[in-house]
Amino acid sequence: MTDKNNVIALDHVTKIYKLFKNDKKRFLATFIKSVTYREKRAINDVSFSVKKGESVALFGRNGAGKSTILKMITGVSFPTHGKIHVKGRVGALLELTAGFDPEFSGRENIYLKGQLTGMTNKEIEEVEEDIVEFAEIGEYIDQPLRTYSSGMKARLGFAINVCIRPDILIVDEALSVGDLKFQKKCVDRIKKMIKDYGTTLLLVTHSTATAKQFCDRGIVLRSGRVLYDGNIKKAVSMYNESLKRKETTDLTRVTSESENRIKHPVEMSHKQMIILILLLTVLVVGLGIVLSFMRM
Ligand SMILES: Nc1ncnc2c1ncn2[C@@H]1O[C@H](COP(=O)(O)OP(=O)(O)OP(=O)(O)O)[C@@H](O)[C@H]1O
Repeated sequence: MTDKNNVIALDHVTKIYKLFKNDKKRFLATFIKSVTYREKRAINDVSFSVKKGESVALFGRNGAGKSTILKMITGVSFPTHGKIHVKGRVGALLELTAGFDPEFSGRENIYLKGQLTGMTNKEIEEVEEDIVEFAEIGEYIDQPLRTYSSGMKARLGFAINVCIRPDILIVDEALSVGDLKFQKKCVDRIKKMIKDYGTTLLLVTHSTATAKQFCDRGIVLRSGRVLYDGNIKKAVSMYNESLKRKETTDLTRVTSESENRIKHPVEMSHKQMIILILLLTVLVVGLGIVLSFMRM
């Protein structure tokens, strides 16, 4: 990161998804390089940086690439080309219930999520009661998560992410958690984090009013590229304009494999990884048995 005030920096980032004809092909691609696939360039040579304490809104029509960028910043996904630098602890209000264990109680899940973000047990202990109080799920906090309603799970997810005192808060349309009273509490909390702790905010929303409420800067994406980056008012009007315009570019342009083959290895899912490990184990055990027979 060249500027030391930057906490997020995207440097010529491109994300290409591989589109396989079916799951069988996707699985085979793990082992066989020649399996055919098409490509979707979801993010195309995007560069921008965000300074500590800045609040930035990310706009774009459906499929413009907003979630893909957020996923790469939170480390859930990786760029195909280019680099992403992130400095500090990230609180992500994306899939609020991701990473929860349904058999663990709410309280145990607080520790699970906290540890996943790299916090020590002592640090989690310090914010535990704040989280319990913010989530407002009463005595259910000590019950297994599988007994929670989806709203309760989302509230706990929200509470954890805002109470762990993140340096960077990433919000993707997550301000509609719970009832109106809870929503107001969430908005107030985020404002307090920005004002009192200098938290950096990256907000994805289709509500331009919400964006104006929090952000001074807006980035408008179009077909995976940055269309505008600057003042929030101008960004909002650019975004509104882009909504009126009939999209002429093909948002889901897919290039043929021969045109544009990705050089780095196929990303494996957990399931594929387990099957691969099992196959290797069977192979090693089989070889061991054959060798021991040969020695006899
Ligand atoms: N895992 C994936 N595999 C293949 N294509 C994908 C994948 N995830 C996203 N895409 C494609 O990448 C493009 C960008 O998707 P993304 O979810 O980032 O858009 P978005 O701006 O967040 O849209 P929305 O406002 O609808 O949430 C879309 O065309 C989408 O179909």
